[in-house]
Amino acid sequence: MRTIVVGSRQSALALTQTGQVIDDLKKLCKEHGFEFDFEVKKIVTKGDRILDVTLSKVGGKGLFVKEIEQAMLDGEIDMAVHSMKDMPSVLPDGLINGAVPRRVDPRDCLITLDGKNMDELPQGAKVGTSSLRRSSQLKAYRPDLTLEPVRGNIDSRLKKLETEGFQAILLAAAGLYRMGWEDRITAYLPVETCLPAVGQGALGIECRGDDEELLKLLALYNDKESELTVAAERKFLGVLNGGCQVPIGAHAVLVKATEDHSPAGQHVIQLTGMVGSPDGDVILKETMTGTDPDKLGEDVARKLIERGAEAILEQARE
Ligand SMILES: NCc1[nH]cc(CCC(=O)O)c1CC(=O)O
Repeated sequence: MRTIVVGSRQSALALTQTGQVIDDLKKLCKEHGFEFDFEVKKIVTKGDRILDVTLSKVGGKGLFVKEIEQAMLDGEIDMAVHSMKDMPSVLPDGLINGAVPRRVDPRDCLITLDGKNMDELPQGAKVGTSSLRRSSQLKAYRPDLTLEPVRGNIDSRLKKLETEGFQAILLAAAGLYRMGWEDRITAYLPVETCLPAVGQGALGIECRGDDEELLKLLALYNDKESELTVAAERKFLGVLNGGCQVPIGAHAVLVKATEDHSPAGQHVIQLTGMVGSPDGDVILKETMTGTDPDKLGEDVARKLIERGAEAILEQARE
C-alpha cells in the first residue's frame, strides 16, 4: 500500500477541494484496484502570508503554488489540487498536470444582502472586488458603480460584505459551490457581461511527471471536455503573458462538430477571449472555433493582439 501525500494550502477552500478530490480518487481506487492511501500535508504559501496586501502589488503570479511545487520536486508531497485559475500557465520542469476533473460552473456571481441583482443595484452602489478582470467588465456594464477592493478568503470576503458597507461583492460561483455556500449566491453574471477568469471553476491535479502509478489513476479521473476547454483558455492566457492580475478573461465550451462542418465525433471548441482596460473604457473580445485547443488559444490571442491588446495590457501592468 502506497501513501500518496497530498499538499494543500490551509485555506478552507483549499482543504475542502483537496478532501473532495481525495474522496473521488479513493472511489476510483476501489473500482479499479489501485492500492493507494491518501494523506494531507498542509503548506503555507507566500500568497497566504501576505493576504492583507493587494495581490497585484506583490506580483500575483504563482504566489500560491511555488512552495507546493518545491515540496513536490523534493519528494515531500506527491500531489496537489489547485484551482486552475491560480496555476501559472507554465509548470516547472519535472511536474505535470495529471488530470482536470469535471469542471463546475465557471461564472462569477453577485452576492447582496438585500437580494438585488446587478441591474437593481442603486446608482453609485459600492461593490467589492479585487479582480481587475471583474472590475473592468463591470465598469463597462455599469459605469456608475463604485468598485472597491475586497481581499481575503471567501469567508472573510462574505463577512466584509456585512461589516464594510458593500452593497454587493463579486465572487466565483465555483468556490461557493465547493464550500456548500451556494445559497449565498444572489445572481449569476452572464458570461456575455463578465467573462470568467481562465480556468475558473476547474481544478488541476499536479504531480511529478515520472510518477507513473499515480498518473494511471489520474488519467481515469480526467474529464476530456474540461481538459480541452481549459487548455484552450490557458494557451490564450499564456500567449498574452498575463497572470490573474490583468484584465483578461476567457471562456471555452465544446460545440457540436456539425456546427463547424468538422467530421462527426471530432471535438470542436469555441473560445471567447477578452482583454479590457482597467477603467472598462475598452473591452476587446473575440470568439473563434477550432479542434486543437493550443492553436485555438493562440489564434484568439493573436487576433486580440492585432487589435491592440498589448497596449491595453501594458497600461494595466503599470
Ligand atoms: N482568486 C482566488 C480564487 N481561486 C479560486 C477560487 C474559486 C473559484 C475557482 O475554483 O475557480 C477563488 C475565489 C474567487 O475568485 O472568488
